[in-house]
Amino acid sequence: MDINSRISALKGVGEKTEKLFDKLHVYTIKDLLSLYPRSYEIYEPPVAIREAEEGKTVAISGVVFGRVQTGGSRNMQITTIYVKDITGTMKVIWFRMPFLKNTLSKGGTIILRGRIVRRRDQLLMEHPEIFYPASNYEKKLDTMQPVYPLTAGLTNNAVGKAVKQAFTLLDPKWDFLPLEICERYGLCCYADAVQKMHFPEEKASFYRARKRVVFDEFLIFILSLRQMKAGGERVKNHFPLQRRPEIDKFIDSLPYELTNAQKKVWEEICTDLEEKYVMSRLVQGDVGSGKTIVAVLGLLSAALNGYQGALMAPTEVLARQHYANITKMLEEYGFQVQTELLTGSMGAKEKRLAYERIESGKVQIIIGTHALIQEKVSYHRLAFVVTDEQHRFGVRQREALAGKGKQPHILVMSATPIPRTLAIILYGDLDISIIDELPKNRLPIKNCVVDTGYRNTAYSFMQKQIAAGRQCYIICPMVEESEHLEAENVLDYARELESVMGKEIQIGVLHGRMKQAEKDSIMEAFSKNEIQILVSTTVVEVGIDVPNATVIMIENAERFGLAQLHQLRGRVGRGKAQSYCIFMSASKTKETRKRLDILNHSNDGFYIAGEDLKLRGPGDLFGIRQSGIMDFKVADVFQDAEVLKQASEAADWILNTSCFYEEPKYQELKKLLWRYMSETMLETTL
Ligand SMILES: Nc1ncnc2c1ncn2[C@@H]1O[C@H](COP(=O)(O)OP(=O)(O)OP(=O)(O)O)[C@@H](O)[C@H]1O
Repeated sequence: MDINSRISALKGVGEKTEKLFDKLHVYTIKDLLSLYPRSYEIYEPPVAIREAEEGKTVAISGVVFGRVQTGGSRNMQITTIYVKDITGTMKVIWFRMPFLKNTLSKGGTIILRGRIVRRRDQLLMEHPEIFYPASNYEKKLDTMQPVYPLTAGLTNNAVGKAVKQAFTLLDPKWDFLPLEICERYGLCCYADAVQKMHFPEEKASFYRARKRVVFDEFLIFILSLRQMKAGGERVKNHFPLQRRPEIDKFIDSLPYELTNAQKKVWEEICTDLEEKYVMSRLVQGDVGSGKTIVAVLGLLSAALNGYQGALMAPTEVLARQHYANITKMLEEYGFQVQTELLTGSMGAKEKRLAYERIESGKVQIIIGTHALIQEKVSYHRLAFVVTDEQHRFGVRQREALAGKGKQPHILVMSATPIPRTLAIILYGDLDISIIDELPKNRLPIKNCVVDTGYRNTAYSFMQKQIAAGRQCYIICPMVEESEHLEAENVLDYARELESVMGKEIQIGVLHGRMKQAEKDSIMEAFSKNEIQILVSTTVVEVGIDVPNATVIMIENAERFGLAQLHQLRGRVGRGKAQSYCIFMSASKTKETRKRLDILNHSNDGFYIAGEDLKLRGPGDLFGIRQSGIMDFKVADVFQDAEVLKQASEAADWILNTSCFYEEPKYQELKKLLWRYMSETMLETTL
């Protein structure tokens, strides 16, 4: 048995557990070793009850005061106690654990560790871990316990045990980075990093381990980008697309004038398309800056030159929106260009017909989701490819779509505000264009941060906006009620809202669990103003464009990341009318206030990303990735910007100062790199 053996080689991992690990994409012992914790439980000394802050997970030490109460319904028994120390009393509840009554009734000091939440304006501790006698807590004090990503049936304990077994197979001397690189960048060795990522002794050792893992992730990614660039050299432009006078006329006919930034970016694209080499370009622009029209011009250019263009959107809702808007726009202008939609939820027959039209070249502009890169699709003459919101797709999918044609031109759209220096490293294979200006007719969105007491005022405000012909979004974090989370849910919310708003106002509901056809009809009705208020989860987060919507109210705003709130807010302020964003939050914690304040005072994505980073600081690095860009497992592009720069420098150093292909010291690194590349490139051959 070694680290390449199947996970079932470990003691205690039978067929059933192996299947559960499969679900987490853990097949070998090596995979298990890189199943890093999602976060860590840090067992800090108990705090005084008076100091226990909302939203934090803390330990408190005290005695049970009064009787242990059990109540609730049969399905949902609730055990309640009050714990007292010299500073105050805290209500504590557990769900479905009536058997706790015995332990809790014994008397003496008890330590409880759990999350402090606010319910009906009262702070309480929910579902804590119990340490009785209190001396049991000492064993855990100041340790960091891993919290693994799990699947139903697999416990945190089971994963931890398996990981500990796997450690015994780890050769402490094996490393794929030569010592000189570790020394140069202050990195610990591989085996140490793996062990401390799973079971850090204290914060400092965790930081060291994490830095190494982040460095590795970036290094391999950057090396693979450089290899792709070097291996492919610059690809010849098989589809030189001429500038067509019809496109200039089309631009002149648009209901608005392109901004200077849009004109500049379009000019850069036109120049690329005529060049000797194929285009690979990233267009970066804040929410609502008008990236779509630039993509449409590119698709049109391919079609008018006798080729095909394809646009791949990250969600079905968005693909359908783009399809409807683009088709309408082209028809209204009178272009003889045929469009096609291709998404996963289409029926087999519908798909087959679409495939035929795509293959025969009857359609020139194809819009869809991942379905565009399915095996069965063959294109007639695919010359231009747009992928929307790059961070939703890895390099792999982008390449897969590109692989469908004879190296078509590629345009990647992104609303993620990455500073240019980092973008150059991360999108090393792409040239970068930036739309750094919003359309002139826009009024800045007016923001406010309010508590739930303001809700009725907000509703009246919405009614006034609707009376003036406008529409509104209300965003809730959840689809339906959950016993563990007190947060607004779309279904109950919409029901209650109906009684407040009256029959005149149509309310629609949108969430990820709905069937595609239902989602489509709701989105269509909203875009036609047949629905005035859309109560939705974050499914509307990216790209949805209904310029007539002028109000967005985000319930439980504290539950969302700043970048996500900024994207959500971007659903309004897309037309001429004044728009408003209401951040609703019952949370009174200082952190929430500070975070929401950043959004309250700025509508600028770059500024928000920067401030967010300052606020978070190193304390937030416990395995939680904030930005989710580009599918790194542990690394976070924003937080780990410095390590990213170091890895980029190291990649240059490795490739330039030595003979990477021949030197034995890079043997292991090369193996890893080829494996990574073959995995990420797998779909290219589809
Ligand atoms: N120059 C312009 N002047 C006025 N309106 C414009 C201009 N360019 C685009 N628009 C309009 O602005 C709205 C937002 O544009 P678009 O959907 O392209 O934004 P985006 O950059 O893709 O944003 P997101 O990242 O949110 O998807 C659309 O309704 C579009 O028609």
